[in-house]
Amino acid sequence: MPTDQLAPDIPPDLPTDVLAAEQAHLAESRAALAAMRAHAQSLSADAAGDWVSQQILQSLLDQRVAALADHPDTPLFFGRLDRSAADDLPTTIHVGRRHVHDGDSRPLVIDWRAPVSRAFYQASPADPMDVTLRRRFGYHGGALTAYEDERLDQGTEVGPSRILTEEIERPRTGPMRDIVATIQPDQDEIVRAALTRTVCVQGAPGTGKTAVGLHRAAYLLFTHRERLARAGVMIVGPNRAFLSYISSVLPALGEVKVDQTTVAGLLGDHAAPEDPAVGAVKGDARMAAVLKRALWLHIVKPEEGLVYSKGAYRFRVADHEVREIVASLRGTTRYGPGRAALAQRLAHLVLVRMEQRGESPDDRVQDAVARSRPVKQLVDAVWPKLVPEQVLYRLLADEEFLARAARSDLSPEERQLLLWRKPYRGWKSAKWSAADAALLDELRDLIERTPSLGHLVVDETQDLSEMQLRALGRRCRNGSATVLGDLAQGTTPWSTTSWRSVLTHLGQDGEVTELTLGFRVPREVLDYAARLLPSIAPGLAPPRSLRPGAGSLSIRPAGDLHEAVRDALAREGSIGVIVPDAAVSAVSESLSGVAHAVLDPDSTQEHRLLVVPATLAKGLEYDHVIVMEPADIVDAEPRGLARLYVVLTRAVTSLTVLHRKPLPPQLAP
Ligand SMILES: Nc1ncnc2c1ncn2[C@@H]1O[C@H](COP(=O)(O)OP(=O)(O)OP(=O)(O)O)[C@@H](O)[C@H]1O
Repeated sequence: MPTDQLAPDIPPDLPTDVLAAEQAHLAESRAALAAMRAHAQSLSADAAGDWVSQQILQSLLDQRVAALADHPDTPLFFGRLDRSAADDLPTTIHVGRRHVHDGDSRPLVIDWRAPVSRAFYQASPADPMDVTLRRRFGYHGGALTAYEDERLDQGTEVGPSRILTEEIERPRTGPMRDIVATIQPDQDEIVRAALTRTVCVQGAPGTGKTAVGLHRAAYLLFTHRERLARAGVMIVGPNRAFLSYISSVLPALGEVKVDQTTVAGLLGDHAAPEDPAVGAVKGDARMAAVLKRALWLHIVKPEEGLVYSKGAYRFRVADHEVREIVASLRGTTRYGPGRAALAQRLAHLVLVRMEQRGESPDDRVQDAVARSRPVKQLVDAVWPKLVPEQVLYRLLADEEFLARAARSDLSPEERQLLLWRKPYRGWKSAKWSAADAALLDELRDLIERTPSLGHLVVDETQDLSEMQLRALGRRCRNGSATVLGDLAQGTTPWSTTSWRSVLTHLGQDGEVTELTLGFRVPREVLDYAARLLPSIAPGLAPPRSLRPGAGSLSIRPAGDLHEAVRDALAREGSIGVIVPDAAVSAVSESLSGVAHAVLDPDSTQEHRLLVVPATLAKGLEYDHVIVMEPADIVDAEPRGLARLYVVLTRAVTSLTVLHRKPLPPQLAP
């Protein structure tokens, strides 16, 4: 399509008043979006035949109207490409969060996820991808106030984008925002990876892993709308405070139907306290074989046959025949369907006996026999109905049973660790730990198949146990995954040291890629935190930061919290006072004269000044971070140094470290 048809007010040879022309295009696009919304509102669900169809159609129409909302603070487009490609696509396109077209179906804004928009993120002077000009727009409030051009056809490298720099430098307030306007080429490669590919991203703090995972979900939903609407896409994050922090990114990109949850939300919110050493054994993938044996050990060798009475007749199935059926089903089906199959196979033999006697029973008779009392009794005795809790209870309470199920997979010491010191009275009153939740999920899947989603995005994956990875893996076994994490930020006793092994336990044949450029943490702060790396993840290269941030680090021995808070409040942006978990209430009390909130797992962190327990800081960021007493953060848990690394890398603008105790040697001056 020629340029003048696409945007008559922007001739291809830039007008003198470029800004005014682009502002006019924005106004035209806004009006067109309003018309699209008005049209959607005018559609009626009455056309649908029955009441139920009307309700469904109405809800679809409502969704469509909501998706067409124009948020005045969110720019409708943020970029423009002038193209020289000899294809049938427009030569000038404006790239934005969604498609907008006018009454004649002329595209005014093209979705950032459309294939033609790819060049906006990927084109460079070395490979212009048929783009002659790339323009980035700057906004203030909702108004288009600036633009920046790169002539890609002239083969010269351009300097850093001021608009990108401003976006990265902007103070953080409230929840995480989307990054569609400034996705970087290496991030874009991951975002646009094919649905069939599982991608595993290792990235230092602030390299945009979370942002990339969310944008990949949005991209896949756009590109495979129907398939994924059916199969589903899910985001799994470390805790609810984190989910709340990321919760508005996908809706801002028009994607409202993505489940965002935690591993606990997915597997069951069990949290009985447990010794980490016990949790580590329970999280080990060797438990899978133990659980499988434990379940199948419940099948009892049939000693008796079946007698089915009908009128004056008795139909018999001999004990050896029952044994043969059980043996043939064992190991070839899941436990639950195996029970149903046993009933059907027994009923079938009864039917054969009926036929031998000259009857001609049909399928309905077979079903009735399968449901009859003698068949049910036999099946219950031989192949008992079980729930996961029953099996796990027996395993953790019964030493002899555990030994039979574990065989040589677990050492005697490991078996001792697994057994409850004080067993519960029964499986219904048992209190389960977080590690048990993954074991119960494994058993559930051995009994009935877990349905698979179309795509799973897993954040902070380095913290998951092998058994938790297996649980997530079965939820994407017919789909793919985006696996995000940082080996240096592993804080659980079972944190992984290898992405290959993560992919193996997830059951995905994926590729590992790395993001290396940090967008959050100022260089000075990142270099300081990276002094911990040789101790916590020796194989990893030190991270690099895009942000110089001179003067961003302040280490204050015997420094005063009130003074640090006062300094931070005098500046723009959010403030996180990150403290050892045990000190949260004391610190909050000592700040009683200053308006603040304490971050808890369920909070929406709306307050500008937050006291943050160290164990909840993962994945979050604040403009100004004040870290209190690093030595206590390190001492509080086995992987305390990694926790400290996480905590020190939450700052966007400034990091102040207050300490009375000596700093860990790696951080000593
Ligand atoms: N291309 C980009 N343009 C602008 N901002 C970006 C870009 N990539 C990332 N950011 C910003 O950098 C910050 C860090 O991103 P994000 O939280 O996704 O990093 P992460 O790798 O998940 O960090 P961590 O491992 O510490 O949790 C966020 O504020 C995000 O919006």
